[in-house]
Amino acid sequence: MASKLVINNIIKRSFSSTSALNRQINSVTVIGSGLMGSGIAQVTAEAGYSVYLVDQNDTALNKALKTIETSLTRSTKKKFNKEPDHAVRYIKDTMDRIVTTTKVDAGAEKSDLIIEAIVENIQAKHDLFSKLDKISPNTTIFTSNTSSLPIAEIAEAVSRKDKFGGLHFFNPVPVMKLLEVIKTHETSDATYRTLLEYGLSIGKTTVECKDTPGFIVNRLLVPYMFEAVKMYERGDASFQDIDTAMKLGAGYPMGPFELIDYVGLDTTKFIVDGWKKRFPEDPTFQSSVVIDQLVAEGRLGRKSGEGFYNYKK
Ligand SMILES: C[C@H](O)CC(=O)SCCNC(=O)CCNC(=O)[C@H](O)C(C)(C)COP(=O)(O)OP(=O)(O)OC[C@H]1O[C@@H](n2cnc3c(N)ncnc32)[C@H](O)[C@@H]1OP(=O)(O)O
Ligand SMILES: NC(=O)c1ccc[n+]([C@@H]2O[C@H](COP(=O)([O-])OP(=O)(O)OC[C@H]3O[C@@H](n4cnc5c(N)ncnc54)[C@H](O)[C@@H]3O)[C@@H](O)[C@H]2O)c1
Repeated sequence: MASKLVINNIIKRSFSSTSALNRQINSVTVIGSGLMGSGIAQVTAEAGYSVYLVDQNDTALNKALKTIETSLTRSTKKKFNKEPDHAVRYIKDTMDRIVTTTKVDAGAEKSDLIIEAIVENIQAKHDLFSKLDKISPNTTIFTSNTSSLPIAEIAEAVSRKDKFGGLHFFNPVPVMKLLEVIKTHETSDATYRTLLEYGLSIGKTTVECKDTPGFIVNRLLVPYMFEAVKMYERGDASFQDIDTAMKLGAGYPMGPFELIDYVGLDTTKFIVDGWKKRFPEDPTFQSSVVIDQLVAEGRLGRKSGEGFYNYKK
C-alpha cells in the first residue's frame, strides 16, 4: 500500500502541468459521444492528444461536436478573458484534434488508449470490446467509463485482460475534477500506471478504488439519490422541496432530482436495476416506480428535454 502511494505521488509531481502529454499515449479513441463521451473527448483533446470520437450515427456525432464547442466557448471566456483571439485559436486547435467517425475501426487500429462510454449494458459492452480486441494493436489499452458494472466482467470479452482498466469520469466532465481509476485483479501495474498518468495529464485528480460496485462515488451517491426518490414516492415531500432542502440545508450544488435529471434517468435506472439483480438480498438497491414510469415515457432528464423537471424552452 505504502509503495503504491509513493508511485502515485511521483506520478502526480511529474504531471503537474495539465498540458503534459502521457508518453505512452498519443492517440485516444472515445466510443460513445453522448453526455460523457463528448466531455471525455473534449478534455483529452484539450490536453493535446489526438482523438477519434465514435458513435453509431452522424446525428449523435454532430450533437457532440456542438456540445464540445459550446463547452469550450464557455470555459475559454474566463480562461482568456483579455485575449479573445487566444480563445478562438484554443477552440480551433482543440476541435481540430477531434476526428468523428461512425466506423469503430478507424480509430481503434491507430489508438494507444480506448475509452468506452456507450450505453450501460453489459451485452452491448461485450459486443463492442470483443470486436475491438480483434482489430486493435495488442499494445492498445482498453478502458470503460461504466458507472456500475464490474470492470473485470466487461473485460471477460477480451484476451488482453492485463491491458484493461476502469476510467470513471464525472458529469460534466470538463468541470468535475475527479477521475476514479480502477484496477482489476488482472490489470498489470504498467497499464495502471499509464492510466494514472493519463488522468493527471488531462488535469484530473485521480483516486484509486478496487473493482467494487459503484467504485467510491456512485456507491455512496446512487443510494442517496434513490432514498430521495423513495421519500418522494411515499409523499413525504415534493421533489422540488427535497431539492431545495439538500441544496440549502446540506450545501449540495444540485438537489437529488436535479442530479438524476443531469445524469440521465435511463443511466440511473440501468445502475440500480443491475445492482438489484446482482444483490437481490440487499435492501439498498430497490428500483423505483416513478423512475421506471418516466423512462418508459422517454423522459430521460436534461438530455431528452424533460425528466422530473422540464428543460424545453
Ligand atoms: C452517475 C455517474 O457514473 C457519475 C456522475 O457523474 S454523478 C454526477 C456528478 N456530478 C455532480 O454531482 C454535479 C453537481 N452539480 C454541480 O457541480 C454544478 O451544479 C455544475 C458544475 C454542474 C454547474 O454549476 P453551477 O454553478 O450551478 O452553474 P454554472 O454557473 O453554470 O457553472 C459553474 C461553472 O462551471 C462551468 N460549466 C458548467 N457546465 C459546463 C460545461 N458543460 N462545460 C464547460 N464548463 C461548464 C461554467 O462555465 C462555470 O464556470 P465559471 O465558474 O468559471 O464561470
Ligand atoms: N451520465 C452520467 O452522469 C455518467 C457519469 C459517469 C459514467 N457514465 C457512464 O458512461 C456511459 C455513457 O453514459 P452517457 O450518460 O454518456 O450515455 P448517453 O446515452 O448520453 O450516450 C451514450 C452514447 O453511446 C452511443 N452508443 C451506444 N452504443 C454504441 C456502440 N455500440 N458504438 C458506438 N456508440 C454507441 C449512443 O448512440 C449515445 O450517443 C455509461 O456506461 C454510463 O453508465 C455516465
